[in-house]
Amino acid sequence: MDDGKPVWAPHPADGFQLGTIVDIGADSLTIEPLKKGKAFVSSLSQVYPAEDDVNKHVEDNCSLMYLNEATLLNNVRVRYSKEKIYTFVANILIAVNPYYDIPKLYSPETIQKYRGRSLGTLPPHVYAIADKAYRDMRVLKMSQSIIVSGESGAGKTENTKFVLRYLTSSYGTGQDIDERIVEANPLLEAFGNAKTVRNNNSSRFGKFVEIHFNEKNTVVGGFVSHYLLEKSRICRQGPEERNYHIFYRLCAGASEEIREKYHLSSPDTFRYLNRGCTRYFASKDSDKQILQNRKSSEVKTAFHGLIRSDSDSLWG
Ligand SMILES: Nc1ncnc2c1ncn2[C@@H]1O[C@H](COP(=O)(O)OP(=O)(O)OP(=O)(O)O)[C@@H](O)[C@H]1O
Repeated sequence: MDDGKPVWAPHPADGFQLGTIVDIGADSLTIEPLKKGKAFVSSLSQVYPAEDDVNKHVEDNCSLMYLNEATLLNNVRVRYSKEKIYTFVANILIAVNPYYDIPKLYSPETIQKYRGRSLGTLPPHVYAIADKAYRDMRVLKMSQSIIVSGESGAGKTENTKFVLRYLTSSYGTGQDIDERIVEANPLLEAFGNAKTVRNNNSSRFGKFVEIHFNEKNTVVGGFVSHYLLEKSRICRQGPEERNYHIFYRLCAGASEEIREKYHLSSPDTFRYLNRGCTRYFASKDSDKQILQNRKSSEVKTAFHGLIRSDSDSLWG
C-alpha cells in the first residue's frame, strides 16, 4: 500500500475517503486526503487499498481486484449513482433502496428475461436470486430458502414481494392461486404494517413465507407464518408514528354502512390513534389498497372479529 497508490481511509461522515500514505508508523499511517483537507493519522487496520479506477464498477464484488469493506461500499455506491441498485457478492445479493421507481426494473419483460437464466449471465437482480432458488429446488429436489435481512427501511418487504411476484408469474399455473398469494400482502400489511419514523410502511411483525410447488414444479399454494407482532403499538404510538394501517384505511375508505354502524370518523377522534400521527398518506397505491381492503371478505371478517373482541376500548 505504500507505493503512492490511493488508499481508502476512514471518514467521519462518508465512511471512507481516498488519500495517499505520506508517513508510516509502527501501527498507524498518516494519510493525506486526495480532496482538500489536512493530513490525518489512521490505524493501519482501518486503511484499505483502493482499486486503480475508483469510478469503475463491477456487477459482482468478488470481481474487484481488492475486496475489502471500502472497495465493496464504493462499488455499491458507484452502481447506485447509475441506478443499478443490485450488486452480487457471489450468490448473495446486495440491494440499495432507491426510494423511487426505477423504470422497467420490475416489468413483466424483465421477469421474462430472467426466467431460467443462470446467476451471473444477466445483471444482478432479485429475480436472478428467485430463479436460482427455483432451479436449485428442481435440480436438487430440496426446499430452498431466501433470507432477506437489513435495517428498517432497507427494502426487505418490497423485495420479498418481488420474489413472490416473480415465482408466481414465471412458475405459476396461471390460475387464481398465483394472484391470491400476491394479493395476501396488502391484507397482511393492513394489519401488521405501520408508519414509523424511518419507514411509512414498516412491517411490525416477522414473516415466514412458504411457496409450495407440486411434482411438476409449478406453484400450487403458499403459507405465511407470522410472529412477534408489535402489540404495544395498538395502544400507543410515538408522535411521528401511527397505529396499524387498517384503522386509518377504515376511517378514510369504509363504506357508508360500516361508517355508520361503527361510528367511524376522523382518526383524530379516536383515543388510540390521536396520540400519534393522524395524517393520511395518500398515493395511487394506498387508494388501490383501500379499495382492495374494502372488497376483501377476509378483511371484513377480521374487522368484525376485532370489533367484537374489543369494541369499547378500540372504538370509544
Ligand atoms: N426496490 C425498490 N424500488 C422503489 N422503492 C423501494 C424499493 N424498495 C423499497 N422501496 C421504498 O422504500 C420503502 C421501505 O421499504 P420496505 O418497507 O421494503 O423496507 P423494510 O426493510 O421492509 O422495512 P421494515 O423493516 O421497517 O419493515 C417502501 O415503502 C418503498 O417506498
